[in-house]
Amino acid sequence: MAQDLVVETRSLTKVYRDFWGRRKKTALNALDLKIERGEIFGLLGPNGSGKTTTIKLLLGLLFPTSGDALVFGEPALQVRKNEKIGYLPEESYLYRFLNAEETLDFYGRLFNIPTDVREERARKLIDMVGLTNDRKRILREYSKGMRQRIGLAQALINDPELVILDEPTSGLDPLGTRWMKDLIKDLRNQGKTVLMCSHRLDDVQDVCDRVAILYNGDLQEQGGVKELLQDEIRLEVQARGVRESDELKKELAALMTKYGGELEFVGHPTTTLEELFLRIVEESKARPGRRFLPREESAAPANPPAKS
Ligand SMILES: Nc1ncnc2c1ncn2[C@@H]1O[C@H](COP(=O)(O)OP(=O)(O)OP(=O)(O)O)[C@@H](O)[C@H]1O
Repeated sequence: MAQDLVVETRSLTKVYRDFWGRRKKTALNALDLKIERGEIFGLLGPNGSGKTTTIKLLLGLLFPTSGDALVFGEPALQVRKNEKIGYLPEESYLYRFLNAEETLDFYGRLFNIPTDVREERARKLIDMVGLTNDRKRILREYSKGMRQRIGLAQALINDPELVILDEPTSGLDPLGTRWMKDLIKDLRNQGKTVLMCSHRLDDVQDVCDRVAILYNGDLQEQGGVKELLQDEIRLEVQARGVRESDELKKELAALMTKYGGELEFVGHPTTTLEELFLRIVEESKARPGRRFLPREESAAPANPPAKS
């Protein structure tokens, strides 16, 4: 296994058997996966396509039917390697009667982290996930978004090299989602490797360097997000300070024809709903009492007339 590969699977196959040991379901079929150190890798696929099975095999929680799963170059069944892994499962499994500090202390003890390091790390993580003011509240009182935040802190208590996140943005509002995505990118900047599963494809597109798409246990596609999404047929040109006009369109059309192409579209690019939402929230914070007034829509025309 090459030095920079954190995860490698070779023909990894899992067949679930029924109570009598009869073959029941091929959840994963000869999966070949390579995840490099320092990348954010997205594992995608519809319900039942084999994502959780893959994660469980990597964590050594399941025996493969055939094939190999290596993590840090060691067989996934070696429990010792899990000390370098942080895991945020999709469903919350945290003790509901512990508060945030007690939760991190509990998991820190499981990793045998010395008391002073444990306390310092817990304090920093609680601060990082924005729960400092709620650190003494028991988790039963936490909202879904808050549970997701403390779950992430728990996944990072052992300062892992590989972080596995199952649906990390589930239950988070757009602000929380942006925060989580920035944090995932931050983990990569710290040199950590992230493997995430998500059904929220826009989130995956925003943060992942590479993705693999599973369908019914078979790997359908694997590659860099930019490369996979790039439209090779079309060329995009963006300009600022120019007004849209028939004359401009005519000249652009002639130019494209000259170079053997065809002009398809001249217009204004749109931003994302996430960007709009975050901007409105920021503006609302800065201007308490701000309200939408119907006339605001027409007060700021998309194409303000040029000054003469
Ligand atoms: N313990 C089990 N026994 C039998 N079949 C199982 C078992 N666990 C999972 N399966 C089956 O294996 C297939 C893959 O399941 P898996 O949980 O890996 O999918 P997934 O991609 O994680 O789905 P989701 O997006 O719903 O979480 C499914 O058909 C599922 O029903």
